[in-house]
Amino acid sequence: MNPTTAGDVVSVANLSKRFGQVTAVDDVSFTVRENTIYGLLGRNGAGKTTLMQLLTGQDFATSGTIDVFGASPVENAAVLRNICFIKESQKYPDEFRAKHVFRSAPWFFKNWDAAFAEQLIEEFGVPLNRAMKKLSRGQLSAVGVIVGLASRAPLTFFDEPYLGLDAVARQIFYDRLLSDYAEHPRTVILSTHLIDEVSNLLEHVLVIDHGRIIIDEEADTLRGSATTVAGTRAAVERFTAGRELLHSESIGGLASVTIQGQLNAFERADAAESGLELLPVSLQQLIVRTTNTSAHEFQASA
Ligand SMILES: Nc1ncnc2c1ncn2[C@@H]1O[C@H](COP(=O)(O)OP(=O)(O)OP(=O)(O)O)[C@@H](O)[C@H]1O
Repeated sequence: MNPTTAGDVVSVANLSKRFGQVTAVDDVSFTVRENTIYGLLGRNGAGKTTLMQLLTGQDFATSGTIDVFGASPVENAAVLRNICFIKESQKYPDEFRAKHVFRSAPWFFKNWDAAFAEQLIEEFGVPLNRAMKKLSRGQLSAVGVIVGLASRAPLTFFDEPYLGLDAVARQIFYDRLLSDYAEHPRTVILSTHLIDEVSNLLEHVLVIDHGRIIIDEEADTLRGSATTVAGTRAAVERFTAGRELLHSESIGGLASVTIQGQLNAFERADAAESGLELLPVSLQQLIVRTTNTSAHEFQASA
């Protein structure tokens, strides 16, 4: 079992979930700190939604243990009242209009801030009197995002909450999340494919690949953990020889290679003398490259 230390809100040990032949979550162990924004990232079918369903007590594990606020979340009202789970395919009662969602939210969330919700309703332009089933895809996502933000639940999950949201609305979401989080710290676990957009929000990154957690790292550490070296093929090959390569591509006599690990001042000077360009690697590039290639090796060195 993963040791639960003070300040952890979630502790997962050897957790697996199988659906027949499919192992959606494969023997994962990790902890989640309180008052931190996590990114749960991974390719389609990697296991993100399944993991969130398990952490929010909406599904049963095949094996392993889940501890949320000190207990199993399954059918545990005391735990669930501290959790808000915003998912892409939220179901509402047939007769529900948007206003009914916001009116009923305070029954479920003790920290519900009605004034904040009203501000967000205005900013996202949600038509309160329209039936939920008649809302556009983006308006439906906006309702979820507003509930997720205004609930101020100590543990909030957003599972790809932006479907249909335009760029302006997504930016409002990110901005309000960050400013409200600064005033009301809580734990947020955000699953998204738009890594570049949320990169600055994330404090900790969990990357899941084929059901396994392959990266569990502070976002700042990850950001500085790889460099792309570009220049003539011969110079790039000499400079990167013996290093762990995350990615390489070449056209004619030019090459660009992404290497794992930080460069020291001597190496940087050497690169400059060799006419090589050193480029930072974004979180998105890093994750695309590690989930494309030898992710398991990467974790070992990270
Ligand atoms: N009820 C189910 N029955 C069978 N297989 C399932 C079930 N739910 C999920 N899976 C499979 O488990 C794997 C993980 O699915 P999951 O929805 O957790 O992925 P995801 O990372 O959320 O993907 P996406 O980014 O596409 O939403 C996939 O291979 C999926 O097909």
